[in-house]
Amino acid sequence: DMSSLRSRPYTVVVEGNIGSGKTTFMDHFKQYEDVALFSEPVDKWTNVESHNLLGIMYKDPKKWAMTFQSYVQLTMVNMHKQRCPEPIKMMERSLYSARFCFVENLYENGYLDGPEYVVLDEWFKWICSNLDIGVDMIVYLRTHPEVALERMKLRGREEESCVSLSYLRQLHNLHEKWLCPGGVPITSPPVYVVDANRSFSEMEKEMKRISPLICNRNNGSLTN
Ligand SMILES: Cc1cc2cn([C@H]3C[C@H](O)[C@@H](CO)O3)c(=O)nc2[nH]1
Repeated sequence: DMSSLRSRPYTVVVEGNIGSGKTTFMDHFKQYEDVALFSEPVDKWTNVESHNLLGIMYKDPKKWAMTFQSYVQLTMVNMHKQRCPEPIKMMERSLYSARFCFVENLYENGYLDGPEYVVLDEWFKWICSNLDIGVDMIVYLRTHPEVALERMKLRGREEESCVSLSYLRQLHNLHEKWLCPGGVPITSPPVYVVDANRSFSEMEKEMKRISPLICNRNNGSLTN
C-alpha cells in the first residue's frame, strides 16, 4: 500500500485553550492501538536541569517569556519529529499554536520585546521550511474563556495560579483568529471544531463522533 511512501504518520493535533479539556479528550484515544498519543511535555518545561521555566515565566513573564517559549519551540519540534510505528499520531498542541497563540499573546502583552519576537519567528520560519512538520488534521476544543478558567482552577496547576480570565480571553481570541478566521474553520489542514463547554459525558458523544474520522484512516490513500 501507499503508506510506505508517507514519511510520517497521519498527524492529528489537538488544540485548545488552557483548561479546554485536551488531556481528557486524548485519554479517550488510549483505547485505539493504531493511535500514538503525544502529550505536551509540561514535565520538561517545569524541570530543565532543575529550572521550572513554566513557573518563572508566569512569575516574571517580561524576563522569562523568551527563555520559556524558546524551549517550548525546541520541545515541540522534537515532538513533531518523534517517530512512531503507529499509523496515526495524535499530539497535544503544536509548533503552530506555540507561534500563533502563545508567542503572539506574549508579544501583544509586551512580555516579548520586538527583537525576541523576531528571533522566535525566524526560528519558526526556518523550522517550517526545513523540517517536515506536517499536520493532517486539527481538532479544536472550543471553550468559553469562563469555562476554561473554571476547569483550569479545578485542575489547580500551581504555576497557573496567577492566570487571569483576561489572559484566557486573549488566548481564546488568538485560537479563533488562527483556526476559525471570521468564524469559518480553515480547511488546510482541516479543523474539526468540538464544543468543549459541555459536560464530560456529552464530550464522550463528541469523541465517538470524531473517532471514525481519525481512526478509520487508510493511510497513504490518495483519495483522502
Ligand atoms: C505550544 C505551547 C504550549 C504552551 C503552553 N503554555 C502554558 C499554558 C499552560 O499554563 C501550560 C500547559 O499547557 O503551559 C505556554 O505558555 N506556551 C505554550 N506553547
